Amino acid sequence: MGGRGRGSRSRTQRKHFRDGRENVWKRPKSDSASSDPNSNNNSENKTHWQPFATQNPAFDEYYKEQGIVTAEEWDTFVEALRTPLPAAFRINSSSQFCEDIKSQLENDFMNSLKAETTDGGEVEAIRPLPWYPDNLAWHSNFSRMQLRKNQTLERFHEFLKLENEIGNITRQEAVSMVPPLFLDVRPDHFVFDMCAAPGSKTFQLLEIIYQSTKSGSLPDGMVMANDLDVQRCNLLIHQTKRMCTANLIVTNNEAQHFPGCRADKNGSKASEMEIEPQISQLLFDRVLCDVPCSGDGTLRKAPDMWRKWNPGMGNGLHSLQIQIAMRGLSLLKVGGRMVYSTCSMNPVEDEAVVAEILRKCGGSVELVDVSSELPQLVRRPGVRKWKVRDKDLWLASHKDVSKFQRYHILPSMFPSGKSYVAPANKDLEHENGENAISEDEIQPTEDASTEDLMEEVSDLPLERCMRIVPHDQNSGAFFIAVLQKLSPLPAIQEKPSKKRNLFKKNPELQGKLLDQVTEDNSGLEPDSRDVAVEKNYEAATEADLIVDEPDEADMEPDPSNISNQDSEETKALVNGETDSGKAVGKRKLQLQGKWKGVDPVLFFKDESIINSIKMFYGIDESFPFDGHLISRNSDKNHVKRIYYVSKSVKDVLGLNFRVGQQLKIASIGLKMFERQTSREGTSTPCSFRISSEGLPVILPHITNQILYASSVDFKHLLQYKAIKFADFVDAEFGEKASKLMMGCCVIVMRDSKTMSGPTKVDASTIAIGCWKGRSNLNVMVTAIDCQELLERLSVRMEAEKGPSVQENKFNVDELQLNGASKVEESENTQLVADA
Ligand SMILES: C[S@@+](CC[C@H](N)C(=O)[O-])C[C@H]1O[C@@H](n2cnc3c(N)ncnc32)[C@H](O)[C@@H]1O
Repeated sequence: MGGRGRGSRSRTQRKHFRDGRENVWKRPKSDSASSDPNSNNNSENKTHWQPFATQNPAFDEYYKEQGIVTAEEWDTFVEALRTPLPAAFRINSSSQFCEDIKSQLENDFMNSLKAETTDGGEVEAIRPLPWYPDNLAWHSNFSRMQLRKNQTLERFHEFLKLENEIGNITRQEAVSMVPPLFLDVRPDHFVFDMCAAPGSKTFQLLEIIYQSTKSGSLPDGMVMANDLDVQRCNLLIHQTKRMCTANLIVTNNEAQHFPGCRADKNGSKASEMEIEPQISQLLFDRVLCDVPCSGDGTLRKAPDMWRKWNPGMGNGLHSLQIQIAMRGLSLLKVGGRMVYSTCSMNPVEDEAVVAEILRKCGGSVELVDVSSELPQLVRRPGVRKWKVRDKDLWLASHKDVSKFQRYHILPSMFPSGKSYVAPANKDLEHENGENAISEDEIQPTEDASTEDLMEEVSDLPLERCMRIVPHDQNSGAFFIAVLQKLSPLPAIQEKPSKKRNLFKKNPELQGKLLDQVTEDNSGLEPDSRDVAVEKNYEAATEADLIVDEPDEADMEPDPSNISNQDSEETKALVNGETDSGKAVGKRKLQLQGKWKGVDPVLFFKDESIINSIKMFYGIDESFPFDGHLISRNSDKNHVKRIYYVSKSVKDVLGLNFRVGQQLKIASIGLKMFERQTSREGTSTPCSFRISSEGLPVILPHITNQILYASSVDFKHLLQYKAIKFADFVDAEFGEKASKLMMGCCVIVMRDSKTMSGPTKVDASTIAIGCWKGRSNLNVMVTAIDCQELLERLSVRMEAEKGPSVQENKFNVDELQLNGASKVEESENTQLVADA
């Protein structure tokens, strides 16, 4: 099994993936130097930008044969692939500025960018994507390069950058927005995003979960976003932080081995948990299976791929893609939907994978016909016939595969999925000579010969799959299949000889697998035969995979890969995980080592701190704290951040404790409170301030330390960051501010609705966290957030154009007259910097 271990394969995949995503329409320096054998002047080469060669004969030969586009449209197809991809972006529907941004695009940028339209036969410079609901997604007629280089586009580019950073928009390839739309997600759904980094689809899923949720309340559903790659997981955390959500868990597990998390009814409660878990098994209503792939659908964005592309890339990922998809289906509730997607056009990674999972699931999973959904999205039906290429050979059927190719060219890669194992080759399959041909393997009547190339056609309804090609709507390429689980999955065919063979060499592994199977069955409902079958299936799947990948050493994470977030807490805790109960002791012992170096996830229960927070901010009892607060540090004297989780996330976490912390949690919940570290901070009655991310959630429940400022004073605060009490335009506000308790406070902007005193906080409420010092108020919001708020407020005022605008309009002179500009260096510079 050397070289096929878990670690080596994962590392190769990661490298391949990273390589595959490198940027873009610029040739690397080393490349340009080496491409010119006559050149001995490196510096000269560095100054000359050269576009990538956008052709690859192997690519042409492969795709001409696959028939995903007709011979007549071939030239248009490749021409589109050679043209840089226009930028697209999505407005965050749960942002409080969603409508403002939409209107800015429609009324300002659509007009001001008109003169810039020439490329790709497009009429408008920017336009909403017709198939995306509510004009929330936009196509721009400019590539990323044009946006960066073109002076006249500077304002638009700055707008995109700022709003993207804040989280009001997400820059995302148009076709990549499609899979979540076909998932039919509702706000109460538990959604699993199996391969989620860098997280643009996770963000989209969260937006959908939040749709129609009232401000100040949290949706009932949640998203579990997972990725194997630690660095990419950090990107995912960074991306989704912009969403400020308490309904997200980010995990760092292998998707194909993702834990089933079934609570054992008889097991004692984990010591960490006095909280009874509300769910006993982790199953999802929706699964997004956006698997690692060769990525040739992104050629327009990553033209370096022209040079790298070869058919082996897709062949090499096929097996993993099936394993991940099967795991996704086993974690899907009966009645639930899973979307399988790739950004590859290759049928071996697309239709062949879908066909194989349909065969494995034997009627328990249906490929859904979604042709009536999103009718304005131009797509093509999936193909039912294709060929497999191995190096220089075309293979139409597994019959054509020589015995030397059988390790990497699998029956499932072909349209029929049939295996033809000639008796002479059996010993190749199983060294010990045991007969291990599974039931679906068919003995050929005669040996396959090259003249015998019979074109195979799948008998499955693969035309229900969708392929988006670049020249249909000036986009990238994508493949999408929608699957519905109709009943529990059938038991998988085991491969006893293979396992027995391995067990002979490794008896410990056999013990482990048996433990695994026993454990997987121990939580079964005694009267549920179907569920038992499903669990056998799942256990077998895991077992198969372990047999395939026994490299246990690689299960230890590399300490250098520890997430940056909370790293100081991590270091203190590497050896201090809390125990979660004897009932799961054995498994726990095995698993503990796995998550070494990852911050523990603990329910935060320090009553004295919780009470001080409640008292200081006057948080009413309607806001649930119990079981919703999390820390990543078991030493309660050193907890720096307290995170808030929704009820759904709390339930999953409760279950995870009960099953011995099988989930490797990289990030969870919303940062709600942060410990004050400055000198002044430690002298306040409450040592925790409210973080900007957490403020919108807790805002409706705060009754102390909250003041309403006029829009003029509010904007002055954003502009100057610190204002003396005496310098506020509204002297009464300054007086009230001076009477607040020292420490964190919340300033809400009064608008026409809140002019006459506090009213109910709603989605339109604008508020910021401040620090009440000895003589002034200091803003505790990052510079970029201040900039964004000022920008939004001024755009709003421009749009309103009423008499009140003049009255409220931000006026620096007025501020200077009032002396605010002379505010001395903040007493709490450190606090502001912390924020
Ligand atoms: C196509 S990308 C996902 C893109 C993502 N869904 C998005 O929209 O931003 C595939 C991801 O799978 C991850 N990956 C590769 N092998 C994996 C595995 N065995 N388990 C989980 N994730 C894996 C890669 O790190 C990569 O981030």
